[in-house]
Order: sequence, then structure tokens, then C-alpha cells
Amino acid sequence: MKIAVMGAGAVGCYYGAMLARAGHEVTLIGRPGHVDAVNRDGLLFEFQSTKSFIEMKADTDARAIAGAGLVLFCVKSTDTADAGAQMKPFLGKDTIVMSLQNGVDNAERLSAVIGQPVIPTVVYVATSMEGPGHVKHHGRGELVIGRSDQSDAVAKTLRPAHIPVEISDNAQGALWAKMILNCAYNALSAIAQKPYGELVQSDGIWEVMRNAVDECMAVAAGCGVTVPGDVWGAIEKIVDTMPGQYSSTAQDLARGKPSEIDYLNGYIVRKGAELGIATPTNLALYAMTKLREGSSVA
Ligand SMILES: NC(=O)C1=CN([C@@H]2O[C@H](COP(=O)(O)OP(=O)(O)OC[C@H]3O[C@@H](n4cnc5c(N)ncnc54)[C@H](OP(=O)(O)O)[C@@H]3O)[C@@H](O)[C@H]2O)C=CC1
Ligand SMILES: CC(C)(CO)C(=O)C(=O)O
Repeated sequence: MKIAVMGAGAVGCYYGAMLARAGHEVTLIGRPGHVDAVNRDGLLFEFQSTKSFIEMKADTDARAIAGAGLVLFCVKSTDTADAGAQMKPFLGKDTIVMSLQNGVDNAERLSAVIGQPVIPTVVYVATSMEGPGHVKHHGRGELVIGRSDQSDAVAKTLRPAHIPVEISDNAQGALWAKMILNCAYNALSAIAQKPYGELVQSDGIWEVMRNAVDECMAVAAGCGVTVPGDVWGAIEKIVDTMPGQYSSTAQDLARGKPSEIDYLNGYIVRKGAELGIATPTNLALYAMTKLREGSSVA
């Protein structure tokens, strides 16, 4: 199948590489540095202590999406509207579009821009760009996708490429569970520029996280969302499973890039205000992250 990846970054290059390895025709849409490197050498893919160059097409222009049967939409939440508008003219009416993004409203926002359905997808992977055209896999890789008419076709395409896919009746709840974890850790790690293991050693941090999570759960309930699983238990485990990890928000700030905080704690604050639910801890975390955004934090 012809597959296009909108946003050739850490997530897009990882899934693009897995699909190209399985024999699909994959085109990456990304920024000039990555695109030039991929067109020259192939995508350098570090995976389970192997390194290989994977040949695939890459382009800076969204028109390269034309003819794709499946689009993996992998830009940061801040870029959803712009990237969606760029690709809209080149989508076929039957093109399947998946949003592989954190945050809970990307699929809805993208669908409004492109005027066709988008499958919300929860991404459980750890990947990073190590340089132009160079992606490194650090762990996991499963996807949870929302149930729709297109979900079976998606699963049939992705599973043979060694991408585990679960079709869920509550993908939205799973997106919320992941966002709540992000609301607990991301801003604190960003403000302090500390990894999780070190962060929780400081006085009051667990209490701040607990308050943030309680507010998130109240907002989720107000939105009619059932959050699956033991969210607080998952949050407690992170310090043992990822003690040395800095949140993606911490990494964005350290690189002087805009973060996704508007779609994490910021989202909870906005929804809480709409619903009349107080969210003071999320507001403080949001405001402090915004203060540090754009300033040098290293
Ligand atoms: N990395 C990870 O391990 C995980 C990430 N996620 C989520 O996945 C999503 C993607 O994250 P990630 O892959 O890390 O982000 P990256 O920043 O690595 O990748 C996004 C890429 O898309 C590019 N881009 C943005 N807009 C356009 C455009 N209009 N045309 C072409 N290229 C564009 C960006 O360029 P530029 O930076 O120059 O704007 C960037 O290179 C996020 O929502 C993130 O939270 C979820 C789970 C794990
Ligand atoms: C799971 C976690 C918190 C890992 O760092 C993450 O999703 C992020 O950094 O955005």
C-alpha cells in the first residue's frame, strides 16, 4: 500500500521505517534537513541494537501525499491545524488518516480541518531523532486505535509490519489516561529540567502530581470520559521504569522549541473552565511552563 507520513520526526520515521521494511511504499513529508538526508542515503534506523539504512521517498511538500491509501499524521499538537491544511488538497476521499499524537483532541481538530474522519491513535513508543534522517527506537511500539469502519483495514496493514495494534471501543479514554500521566510529569520535569527519578525526591512533588491528577480525573468525568486502568498506579511506576527520562516537554524547552503544554495541562485548564471545575494545580503547572517556554532553560 502507498503510505504517507505527515511529519517526519521521531514517531513518523519509526512507523514509516517499520512499514517500509515490510514492503510498503512509504513517503515521508518533513523538513528539508531530514528530507535531504533520507533522499541521499535512506533513513538511518536504529532498532534493537541494529543499524540499517532504509530506502524510502521523502519530500518537503505535502503534495507528495497524493495517491496514498493511508496517512500517518505525526506532527506535534501545536502543528495539527497547519499541517492538516497543507495536506487537505492531496487527500483522496477514501484515504485513511490516523492521528499518532499525544493529547486528546488532535483527531477531532484534524478532522475539522480536512473534512474527513481521522482515527485517534494512542502511541506507546519511545523514539528520538538523533540527527538528520536518523531515528532511534528506545522501546515499545504498540498502538491503540479507535474502532471505525476503517480500523480492521488499518490493523491488517500494520500488524504484519510488526506493529502491534489494539482496536478499542475506548481509545478516547486511553488517550486521556496517557494525557493525565503527561499532566502529572511533563510540566514539572520541564520547569525543573530534571528526570523523573530525581524530580520526585523533592519535597511536595508527589502531592502536586496527585492534585493535578485528581483535577484531570474530575475534568475527564465532566467530559463524560471513562478513563481506563489504574492511572495513579501507572504514574507511580514511571519513576521505577524511566528514572532517567526527561519529559518531552522538558526536551522541547531545552531545545528552545514550543512545547505541547497547551494540549496537556492547558487543555485541562480550558475544559475545567468550560465545565466549572477548578484546576488550580494544572493552571500553575501550565503557567510556569509557559513562562519558561522560549527562554533558555538548559
Ligand atoms: N517521540 C516519542 O517517543 C513519542 C511522541 N509522541 C507524540 O507523537 C507526536 C509526534 O511527536 P514526535 O515525533 O516526537 O515529534 P517530532 O518533533 O520529532 O516530529 C514532528 C516532525 O514534523 C515536522 N513538521 C511539523 N509540521 C510540519 C509540516 N507542516 N510539514 C512537514 N513537517 C512538519 C516537525 O518539524 P519542526 O520540528 O521543524 O516543526 C518535526 O520534524 C507528538 O504529539 C508527541 O507527543 C507519542 C509517543 C511517543
Ligand atoms: C510517558 C512520558 C511521560 C515519557 O517521558 C511522555 O509521554 C512524555 O515525555 O511526553
